[in-house]
Amino acid sequence: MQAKITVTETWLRKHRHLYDGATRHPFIRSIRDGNINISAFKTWLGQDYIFVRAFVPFVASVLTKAYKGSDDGNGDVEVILGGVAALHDEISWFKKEAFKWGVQLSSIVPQKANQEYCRFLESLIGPEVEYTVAAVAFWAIETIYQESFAHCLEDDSKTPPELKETCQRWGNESFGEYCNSLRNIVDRQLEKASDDVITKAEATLLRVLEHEVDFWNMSHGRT
Ligand SMILES: Cc1ncc(CN)c(N)n1
Repeated sequence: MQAKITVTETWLRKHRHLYDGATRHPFIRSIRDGNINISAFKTWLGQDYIFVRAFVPFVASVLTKAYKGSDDGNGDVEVILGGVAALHDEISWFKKEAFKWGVQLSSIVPQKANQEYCRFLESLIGPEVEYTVAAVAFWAIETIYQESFAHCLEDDSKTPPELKETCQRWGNESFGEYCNSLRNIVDRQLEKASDDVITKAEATLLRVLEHEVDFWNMSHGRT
């Protein structure tokens, strides 16, 4: 018997070009090929620290929506809570890494692409945004980083040794499993969602992909 094609699978096939644009961006390719410009890396580091701080209240809002809106017994709350805990570690890691690279986090000003992305996250926090829609954004945001950085760890990659730890942070297998759990949550929600919510959720996925590309462009000095 053939496995049923999930909604996320349909979307990833339909939007493959945009998805690959986000997960195989020239910034990521430059890490993988070993010719990353270190000042671009430092820009990314400082800007991403600001992004992650704004990501925390968004993820907390997804957690609240999961508590209120998902069926009992599926474990959504535990999976998302794991994400919140990982963000705590992530913030400490950014501080440590910034110190290592001589990046002054207190003086970083968010660039336009980052401001717009953070504003987009804020727009998804309110109770009028359905759990399914917010969960799709959450899944996509985490998965794009997972796939991007895992690409830099493949056997034939020439990632500089000093950037391996960064790539491991998101490219490791257990982060991959966590992203799969988020995807299962999303597909379960989408199975029972109305057409209206499915349409909104797909549009949200596209917005995330665009923001991620803009974020890499910004880091790469293309804005
Ligand atoms: C821009 C961006 N996108 C995703 C992630 C993964 N949490 C991140 N840290 N920054």
